[in-house]
Amino acid sequence: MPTILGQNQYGKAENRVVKITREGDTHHIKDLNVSVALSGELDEVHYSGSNANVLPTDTTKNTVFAFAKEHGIESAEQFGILLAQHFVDSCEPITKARIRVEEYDWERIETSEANSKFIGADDVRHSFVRKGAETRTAQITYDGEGFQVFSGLKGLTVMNSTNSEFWGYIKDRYTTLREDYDRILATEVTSVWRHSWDGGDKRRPNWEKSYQQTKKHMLHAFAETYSLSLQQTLYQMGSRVINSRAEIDEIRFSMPNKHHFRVDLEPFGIKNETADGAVYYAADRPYGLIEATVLRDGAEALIPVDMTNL
Ligand SMILES: O=c1[nH]c(=O)c2[nH]c(=O)[nH]c2[nH]1
Repeated sequence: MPTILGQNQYGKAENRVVKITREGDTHHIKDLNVSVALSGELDEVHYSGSNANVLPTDTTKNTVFAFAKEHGIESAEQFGILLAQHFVDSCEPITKARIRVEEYDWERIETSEANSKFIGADDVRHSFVRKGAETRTAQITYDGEGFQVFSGLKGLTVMNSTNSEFWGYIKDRYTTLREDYDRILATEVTSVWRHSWDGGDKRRPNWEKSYQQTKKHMLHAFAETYSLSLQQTLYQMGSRVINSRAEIDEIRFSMPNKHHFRVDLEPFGIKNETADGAVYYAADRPYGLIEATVLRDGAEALIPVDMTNL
């Protein structure tokens, strides 16, 4: 044989597993990206195509989701240890397993202005913002006479682990989507808002305070809206900003629906019910893309439809 096989490994990479744990109305998230790489007595599959020693990568993926439900995700390390041990101990030809984990951290959106130690009845306990600052944006134009100031943000990722439904939509011969009465709602907000100040007599806004408050109203409206669609949530976020911030006349959003599909674990005899705290598959594409402008009544729509170059 003129060639020989060198190092080899295989497995399912980037399993996006999200585990919601419910403690009454208080929810907790673990959000991981888990990659499995197995090696062992795998010469034959390369040389002759015999799959006799191959545990399918599809099975390694299912194991990740099933383990998340059965054992929970205590930590990235503990979850990785469980998986690595499982593959090597339960599958004879597999002699080595490498589990790589990326963990995405989420912070609670605190909706109560009061000391968060005293959780009020209307405090939301299922709304999260992904850690890591969003990117703040601004575009200023001046034509010698007046200014136009757009402020904005992108990369603000938020999630509600309940209080979201989607049903009652059009159904045609191509519809397969099942109506959902308790789903995860997650999106990465891109938004641009226009200040009414144009350099004239109006008071110049305090840009820092205006940004912080706008973001706060956006987050609170996201957390507090019981959502029947992402479109409805978007409109609530926009109106909250317009109604709370006198200096802003127009706001536009571009919000991808970051789908989280509840994993079917029935084939493994595991129930994955929402009410018990379920395991979800975070899909990255395709995604629904919901975009709209919210205006103060009587204001002109001046923010471009396509905000990518702002
Ligand atoms: O909030 C949603 N709005 C939609 O328009 C839509 N379409 C879809 O398939 N899922 C969803 N969710």
